[in-house]
Amino acid sequence: MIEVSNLTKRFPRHEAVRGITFSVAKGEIVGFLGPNGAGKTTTLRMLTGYLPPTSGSAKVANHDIFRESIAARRKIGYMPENVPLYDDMRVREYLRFRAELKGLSGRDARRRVSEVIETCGLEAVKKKMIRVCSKGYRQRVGLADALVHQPELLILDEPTNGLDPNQIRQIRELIRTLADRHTVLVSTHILHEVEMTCNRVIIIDSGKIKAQDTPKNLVAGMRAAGKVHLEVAADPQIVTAALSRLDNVKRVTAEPRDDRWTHYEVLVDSGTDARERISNLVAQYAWPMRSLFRKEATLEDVFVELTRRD
Ligand SMILES: Nc1ncnc2c1ncn2[C@@H]1O[C@H](COP(=O)(O)OP(=O)(O)OP(=O)(O)O)[C@@H](O)[C@H]1O
Repeated sequence: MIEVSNLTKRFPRHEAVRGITFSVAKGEIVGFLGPNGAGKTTTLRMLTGYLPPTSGSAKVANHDIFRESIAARRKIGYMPENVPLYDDMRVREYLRFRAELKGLSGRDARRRVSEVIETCGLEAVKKKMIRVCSKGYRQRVGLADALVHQPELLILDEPTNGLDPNQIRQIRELIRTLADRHTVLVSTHILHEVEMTCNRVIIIDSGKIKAQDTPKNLVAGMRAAGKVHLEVAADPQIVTAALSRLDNVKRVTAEPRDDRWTHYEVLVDSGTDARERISNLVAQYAWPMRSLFRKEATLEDVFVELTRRD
């Protein structure tokens, strides 16, 4: 559905996207992740034909997005980062206007507008002025707009940006239901969401692709995968030194807790479980301990590992 090859965008003073190559198959939901300024929006704007690339190529549904721009754009529903809406139009009127701009007319336009109003849960606000709609509803209007011409591919740039947790959940559910019938490329900062909705993840940083795989494989392939957490009441310096000497322990971080307790985060090599050795160590010194558990690495750990600057 999407084929990107060696795509580059150079602005006068900055190379925002540096020769990226990736593809998205029909029916996939792919999360496009990266820190602020990584080049996500620039890439999505090139894919949707709003920004010409400096070099490289991109195809959507086998149409070159630059040479056959109109044919390619017909296949795409794009929801930009800050959905530009006409505040002085009513929701239904706006969607009707957008449908007509996208080539629908008469009965077809009316039918599709009614359908997307239903799909996106806009029934309650369809006659309201966009100006008075909450941020959550405005995002849904943006999504309804992206869907109105029944595109095969949905490209969503931070669709949950600025929403409260309830609204985030609602939009997430909506995207999940859309995925039954569409291929989706979605950029977001909310990694937990990606783990729940996406089959595959592309991580971009400083304009380059750092990783692309399923969330599960990315987490499994992390160098330092596991973390063990424990709370012990003893001299933190002694405890830290003793923990650090154990096999497979990469790093120990201590943080004071209430009263005499200290919380330790122990980073261990991937595929190892240090809990038994830690518990033996604690028993050997007879340190009081009130918790010991292992936390599996998450996509957030992978993201931080691949994109941190320190
Ligand atoms: N029109 C432009 N002219 C010059 N530089 C630009 C332009 N658009 C983007 N940039 C720069 O390109 C880099 C990538 O920006 P982009 O908006 O693609 O990042 P992003 O990954 O979408 O970030 P965010 O998560 O903050 O939205 C940034 O350093 C940005 O300042």
